[in-house]
This record gives sequence, structure tokens and C-alpha cells, in this order.
Amino acid sequence: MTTKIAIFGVGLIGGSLALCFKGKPDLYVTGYTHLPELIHTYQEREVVDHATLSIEEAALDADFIFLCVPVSLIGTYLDKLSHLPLKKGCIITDVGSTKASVIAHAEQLNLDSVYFIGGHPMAGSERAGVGAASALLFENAYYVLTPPENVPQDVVDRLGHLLEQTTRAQIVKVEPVMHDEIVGAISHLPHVIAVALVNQIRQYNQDNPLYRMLAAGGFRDITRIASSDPIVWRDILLNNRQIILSLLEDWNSGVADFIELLNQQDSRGIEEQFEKAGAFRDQLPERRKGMIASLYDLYLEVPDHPGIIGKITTEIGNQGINISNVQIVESREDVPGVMRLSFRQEHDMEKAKIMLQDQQYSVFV
Ligand SMILES: NC(=O)c1ccc[n+]([C@@H]2O[C@H](COP(=O)([O-])OP(=O)(O)OC[C@H]3O[C@@H](n4cnc5c(N)ncnc54)[C@H](O)[C@@H]3O)[C@@H](O)[C@H]2O)c1
Ligand SMILES: O=C(O)C(=O)C[C@]1(C(=O)O)C=C[C@@H](O)C=C1
Repeated sequence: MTTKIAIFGVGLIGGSLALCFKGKPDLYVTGYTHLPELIHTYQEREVVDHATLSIEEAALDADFIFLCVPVSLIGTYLDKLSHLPLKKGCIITDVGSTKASVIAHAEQLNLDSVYFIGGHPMAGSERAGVGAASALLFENAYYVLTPPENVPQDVVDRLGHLLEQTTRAQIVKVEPVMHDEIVGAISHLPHVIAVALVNQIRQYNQDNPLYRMLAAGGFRDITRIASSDPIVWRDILLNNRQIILSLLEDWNSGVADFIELLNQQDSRGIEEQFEKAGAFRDQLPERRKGMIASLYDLYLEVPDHPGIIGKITTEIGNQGINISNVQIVESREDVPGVMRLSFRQEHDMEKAKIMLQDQQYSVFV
């Protein structure tokens, strides 16, 4: 019998889940979007079996519903679904980066013979949208589930089994408030710090462009996540604000400690900070999945000619090479624009590189 899965919000996470489910025996994936223009994109990229603008069409006969929209919209869609005659036994879950408020919202609803189980895959990227989706995103990552006590174990197992089989992630159960505290510290706080740091340097750079020019590995390593989606992160930070505010107080006291060490010229104290941090960081689990490696990037300088982007992408497409994402990284009047082409397969990137170099483009990986 076919298991029907509805995905609301086929972006980075929803699209990656869709790619994990699609094509597996007896699974049928429907993608819901509120934007008509995205229907075509989903079909073109073949991420779902069917795409629709109708909540009812996606949800009414679904066995599983995944809410993969920004955090502030999860409650809105839960409300809408709670008024529909969903299939008996349907499991609704979400992928939101915060859990306590979502669970509290679901508990207030009168869900009749359907279940809500909170979820959060601990994998992602600074990229957004279906173009960045990858079937490999969750491989070996932890996938948190926060099942309410009144949901029977066999129902939780049904969701866990589907996810383990298709995403190859490892399921872990965590209580919602503890989830928000821990994820606040290891994910939300780092995003705030990265953004504040980049904005600090951005201001210095306004007076002296050497800042950006000389920025090397250290700055890039600590700031990748500063390029994350503003709407997704606005929602996460506002939703988890009490916990993040308290974490920022601790952060301030860590900064104050450093100021003191420098004021005192405390060499041993500074060494100790690095020693303690290094010892802890070295114990982090090995990278557990292919997140960034799931996309292979090629950069090329493009002259400022109308239609140049279409020309390049069409020529690559004509060679049978699949591009996963296209982005203009830089466009100023006095320098050529830099175009980033992302590929899911390394051999696609290599083929495109050779083709573009043959055409005298300046290409770098
Ligand atoms: N980005 C990450 O690294 C990451 C990791 C784990 C979980 N999450 C969570 O996953 C969820 C989705 O984030 P994402 O990174 O995939 O973002 P995304 O921007 O790539 O995808 C969001 C999707 O929601 C859709 N959407 C936006 N407004 C909508 C509306 N009003 N109605 C219906 N659909 C709407 C968008 O069209 C898009 O398909 C968020 O709740 C986020 O907290 C993100
Ligand atoms: O690797 C990244 O780019 C991410 O932002 C992934 C990340 C994280 O902070 O680790 C971001 C948000 C999530 O909810 C889970 C994972």
C-alpha cells in the first residue's frame, strides 16, 4: 500500500526530506506551496511526485505531514490542519529549530485521531530554498524527536522508522525545553555571534576595503553561518529569545574575562583559554555528514553583459550537466561579477569547469 507524505514548505529542509522520500518503494510525495511560481520549480527539479497550491489536496489523504516552514508559521499551519478531516492515524511533524513553543501550541489543539510529534534534524546549511536541497543532507546526522507523552510508542516508532530508513539519520529523543536550551547554545548563539562579528568587520571595511580583501580562512571558518536566511533566523531567535538572552549574558562575561586577561597581560591565562577550548573542540564528533560537501561550488568571473547568466547556464545544461544552484556573489561597477555555480555531483562540477575554461572564462573552485 502506498504511504502518502505531504511536505509543507519545500525549501532547504523540506526539499531535502522530499528527495530522501521520493522514488522509494511505496512512498508518494506531495509538496505544498503558497506560491504559484514554485510549483513549476518543484516539478522541474523533480523533488516531489506532485506539487499543489491546495492545503486540502496535500493533507487530506496524507499518512505523514511534514511542516517545513519558518518557525513562526508552524503554529498557523497546525491550526489550519486541525480544522481538516485528516486521515485517521495521520502523523503531523515539523522540522522547526525550536521545539517548546511548537509542542505547547500543538497540545492546545483538538487533534482528533491524528498525532503531532515535534522534530528537528540537526543538519542544515547557510543556504536556503529548494535549490540547496540534497538527499544527503541528513546522512549520519542526529534527528531530534520530541514526542508528547500521550502519543503511543508504536506511532513514534512509525515516524522514527520512516526517517531512519530514508534519511539515514540517527533518531534521538529530547525533551522540548532541554532541546531549546542546548540548541540555543550550540546553534542559535553561534549564529548571533557570527552575524555580529561580520557586521563589526563590515563597518571597518566601509573606511578601508583591505579588511574584506585580506579576510582569510579564520574569518571564513567562523562566519559561514552569517550568510543564513534572514527570515528563518529572525523566527528562530525571536522564538527562543529568553534562552538566547541568557546565553548572551554568559557570552558577555566570557568576553569580559578576555578583556581582563589582555589588560593584565596574563600570558598564561590566555594560553589556558586556548588549551581548554582546543581540548573540548577536539573531542567533537567527526563531521557526521556531507552538509557542505553535498554541494560542489565553482566560481567564475562574468563580464557585465545582459543575458550572460542565461547564456552560461544554458550552455552547461546543453552538455547534460546538472546545476543545483546559481548565485551572483559580487556585482560592482568596477569589477567583474562573480557567479557561483553549485553542483550536487563532483564530476558535474569538473565537467563544467573544463567547459568554461575552454571558453576562456576565469574559473576557480
Ligand atoms: N536552515 C537550517 O540549517 C535548518 C536546519 C534544521 C531545521 N531548520 C528549520 O527548517 C524550517 C525551514 O527552514 P529552511 O532552512 O528549509 O528554509 P527555506 O527558506 O529553505 O524553506 C522554507 C520554506 O517555507 C516556505 N514558506 C515560506 N513562507 C510560507 C508560507 N506562508 N506558506 C507556506 N510555505 C511558506 C518557503 O517557500 C520555503 O519552501 C525552519 O523552521 C527552520 O527553523 C532549518
Ligand atoms: O550548518 C549550518 O549551516 C547550520 O546552520 C545547521 C544548523 C546548526 O546550527 O548547526 C542550523 C540550524 C538548525 O536548526 C540545525 C543545524
